[in-house]
Amino acid sequence: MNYLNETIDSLNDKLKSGAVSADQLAKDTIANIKKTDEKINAFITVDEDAKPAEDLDFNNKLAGVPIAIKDNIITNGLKTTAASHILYNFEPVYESTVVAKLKAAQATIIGKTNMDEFAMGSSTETSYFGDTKNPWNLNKVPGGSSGGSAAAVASGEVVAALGSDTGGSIRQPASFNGIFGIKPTYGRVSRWGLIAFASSLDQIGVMSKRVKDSAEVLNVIAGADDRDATVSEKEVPDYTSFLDKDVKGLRVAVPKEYMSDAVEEGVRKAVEAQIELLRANGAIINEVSLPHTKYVVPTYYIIASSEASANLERYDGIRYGYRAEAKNLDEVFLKSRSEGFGDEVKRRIMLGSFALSAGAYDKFFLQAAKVRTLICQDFDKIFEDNDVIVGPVSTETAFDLNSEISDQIKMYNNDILTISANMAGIPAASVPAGLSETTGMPVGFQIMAKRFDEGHVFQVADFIERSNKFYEQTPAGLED
Ligand SMILES: NC(=O)C[C@H](N)C(=O)O
Repeated sequence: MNYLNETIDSLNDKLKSGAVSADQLAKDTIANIKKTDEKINAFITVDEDAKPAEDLDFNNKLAGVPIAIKDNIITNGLKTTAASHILYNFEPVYESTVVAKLKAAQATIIGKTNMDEFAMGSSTETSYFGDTKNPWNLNKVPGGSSGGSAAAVASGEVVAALGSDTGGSIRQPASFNGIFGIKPTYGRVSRWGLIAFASSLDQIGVMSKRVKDSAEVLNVIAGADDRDATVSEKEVPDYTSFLDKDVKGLRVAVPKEYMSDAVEEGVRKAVEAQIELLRANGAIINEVSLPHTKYVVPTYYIIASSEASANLERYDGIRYGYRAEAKNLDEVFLKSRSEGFGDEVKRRIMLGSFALSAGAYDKFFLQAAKVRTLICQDFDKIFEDNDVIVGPVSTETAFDLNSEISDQIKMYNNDILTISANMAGIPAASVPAGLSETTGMPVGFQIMAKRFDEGHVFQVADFIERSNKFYEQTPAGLED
């Protein structure tokens, strides 16, 4: 079964009418993943025994629908590695809240997708389990860190997948693969069972080819959870109620810093075309400024690495995961961590430990925390007179495999347009804007809104999807 021309609604119809059984759907999905993954390596683990829930109730839109999960989200009894050697054999004995909610809605969990190790990266090239390839061009990266989820959706292996986004990890791969991806408001979706990278920034979200599919999955996974005190008790609206609307009178802010010369021409043109589309349909376009944009990359990498250095202390070779051969206890810690973590993870642990150390704390961590407040204030100010902020997701389209991974500064700078939404905790999405005239690869259009205003994000994304119909295009890299 390939999902390129399916939606959750079309699958629900087929299952309801008996045109296909949920058992058969799971089997066909696994067979297709195995075939497609020979080319793209989107999955770390496929659950060969995946079975639909019993007594399916097709009033649940997700009943019997196979869904893929990023491999940093805990799945009870199904290997969860965060794409790291240090967790290469880790089989959790509990369930993450999002997966428990998907199972309660009777979705079939089909497997775990590839990613950058512990979500640290923007190309899925830091995975211990090999690179994922971009279905639009197999010589290009799928982006990251949720590159496996994005490639799985873009190639039609699944209709929807969960990802996580700390500094752009859902939106950037969604943009590189020509699909939709949404990072909800910080506190909208429980992080219980998400393997922590930077706890004040991490958020679980959804990736799918079509906007409505993500709205339907978010309906299921959002909402309060006793196990995560950072999740809001706010009622979860029906996100599909924001679809099929026009954009007349909508106040749309375009930050001038997001349309600078640093943005590749093909990306800028595709993004400008969507802005013109909104204008032509009655939206009010306002040029605005996010003056602290030039500080977001260093601020993010100090905060995220500091939190990571503390969160990753738990991997000690004793309790779970990889344990190196050693002569004494000190050596167990030292060798397990040295051999278990990859270079990028070690780099961030060292950077973060330094930023938190006695002599450096005030100058780095504290300073970064203060700048973060200024970044948040930039957004609050714009949202006083605007409903959404739009612009590109990334300064470029998917780049060649092995072309940027050894240049950390370049890799980090690539995140400049996505990181701020995490620092401000606001919802943000990427919706396809077409193919770049210069590279022929997909371009993503970013939409951000106030905290807990996913509604406006869905409204604009759905409007753009209906207008440019990018979903009619199929990824060229998979043709034989
Ligand atoms: N995790 C993310 O959201 C991706 C970001 N590029 C990082 O490496 O931190």
